[in-house]
Amino acid sequence: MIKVKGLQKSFPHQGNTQLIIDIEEWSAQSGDAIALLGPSGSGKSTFLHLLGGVLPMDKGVLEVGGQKVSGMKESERDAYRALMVGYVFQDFYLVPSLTVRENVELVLPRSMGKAERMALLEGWFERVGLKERMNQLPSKLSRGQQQRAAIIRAMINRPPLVLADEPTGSLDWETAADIMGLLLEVCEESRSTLVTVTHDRHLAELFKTKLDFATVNRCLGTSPSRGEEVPSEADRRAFAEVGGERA
Ligand SMILES: Nc1ncnc2c1ncn2[C@@H]1O[C@H](COP(=O)(O)OP(=O)(O)OP(=O)(O)O)[C@@H](O)[C@H]1O
Repeated sequence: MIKVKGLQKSFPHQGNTQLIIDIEEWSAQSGDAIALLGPSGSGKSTFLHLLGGVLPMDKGVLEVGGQKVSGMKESERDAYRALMVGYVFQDFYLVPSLTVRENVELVLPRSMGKAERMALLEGWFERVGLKERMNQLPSKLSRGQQQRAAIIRAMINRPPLVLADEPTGSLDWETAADIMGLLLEVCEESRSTLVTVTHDRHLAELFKTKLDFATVNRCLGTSPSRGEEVPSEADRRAFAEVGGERA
């Protein structure tokens, strides 16, 4: 499903270029559920953005689902992301002026008929226990409920690849375990490959595969963290296609 070879990514840093990602070889199979662990600033989010086609790589080969993402132009990467990738973020990126149902509707194909669309939406919202709340604005929902809506948005088109960056980072433990369980369940059902960045080793235990980024990225710990510089430009671009804003 995912094949990485000789992947490198650098960023400008204090007048120089700093190598952040340097991966000789790595792969994942369809349906794998991978918890990506590693120190702050080690490039985990950058790696997700490369997998998702949000950022271009400098060198190397990346193939996802038989598509060669390396070498794609920006517009091709946008099309790849819309078709192949579901994204879940710590801060949800729900559009605050739209109801949670409307937020999810943004990613459905325009060609889908109204009745089919409503049945699909109602089915998903019912499944996550939010059917009664689907016509409310994100601000009226708890953070756990907002993340459930964001998971529907990521999963409703059953993408082959799901990328989650600290999806439970802002939730209490019980809600976090619940949300992670939901994400794992829907990915397993869709046979989607799930790559989730998490700092929480207890939550990582829920995953079949725990990947210490230090074992794949050869330039770990060489860079200072970006600190409060979030959401990054790459995060914003990941949701550009759904008019993304922070809720
Ligand atoms: N857009 C950017 N411009 C310049 N440098 C960047 C940019 N994005 C990331 N970096 C650099 O890459 C390093 C890795 O950042 P990244 O966010 O990928 O790490 P991380 O492992 O996800 O960290 P954390 O766990 O704290 O979220 C940062 O320390 C920063 O120096």
